[in-house]
Amino acid sequence: MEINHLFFAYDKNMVIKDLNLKIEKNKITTLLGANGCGKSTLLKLITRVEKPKMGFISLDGKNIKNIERKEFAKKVAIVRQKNQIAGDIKVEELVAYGRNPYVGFMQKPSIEDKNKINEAIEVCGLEEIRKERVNSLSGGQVQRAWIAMAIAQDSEILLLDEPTTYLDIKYQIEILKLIRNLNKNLGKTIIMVLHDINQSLEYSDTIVGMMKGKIEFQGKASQVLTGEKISKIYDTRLKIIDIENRKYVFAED
Ligand SMILES: Nc1ncnc2c1ncn2[C@@H]1O[C@H](COP(=O)(O)OP(=O)(O)OP(=O)(O)O)[C@@H](O)[C@H]1O
Repeated sequence: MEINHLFFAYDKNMVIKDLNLKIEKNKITTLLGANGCGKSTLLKLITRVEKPKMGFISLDGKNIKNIERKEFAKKVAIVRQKNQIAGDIKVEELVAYGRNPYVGFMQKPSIEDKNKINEAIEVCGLEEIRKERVNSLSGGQVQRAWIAMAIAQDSEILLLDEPTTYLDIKYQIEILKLIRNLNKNLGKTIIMVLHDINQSLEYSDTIVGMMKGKIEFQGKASQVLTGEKISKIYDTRLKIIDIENRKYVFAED
């Protein structure tokens, strides 16, 4: 995916300003940046919820605005920050929504659709609760159910906007490991927004630092993050320390 000279504004508030970015296939890319720098807006532009004022986003050389709706859904899936479902539905029913781009109007799901739904349920460890109501689950289980829906969509690219927010550390790690497995085992290209810098260092191939609607830096997680760079994008004094060959971010004293 390539993002070229992208501009976007809410009314007169210019939120994305000449943003350029290349996202590598089959890698995990994490967007970091301060509150309000435009991360969620960028995901909205990538998923066509919002339209660029200028510039364009291309996928395999094609401007995404020219890709037919169902075709686009087969290429890009998203798990949003706040997901909402209509009604009191079961986990397996929610996951089945992921097959909508593949099932024709008034058609029944095919064997392949059912297999994909079962696969997604299995990958996300939801077999035992597939008949439970989504409204009755814990935060971590709900998040896994939404990720399973996105997996059933069987897209090449999976976007996740703060997938671990509101979860305790056990579920955070569970979700991040699941995301890593989706990348390694199913070859998904992952683009996610995280607020925990230490977790982003551990679970990403590439880190993208955003600041005021632009890309400030991009590179390998292990190489690109320095105290100076990370302090700049969060406008606060941070340092990076190596402990047992792993990098950690701390506040400066
Ligand atoms: N629907 C909207 N209408 C008007 N302004 C908006 C809307 N959504 C976001 N904004 C503004 O656009 C800017 C970027 O918001 P965005 O949600 O993309 O940032 P973010 O980096 O995802 O922030 P956070 O880390 O807090 O989730 C902010 O100034 C925000 O107030």
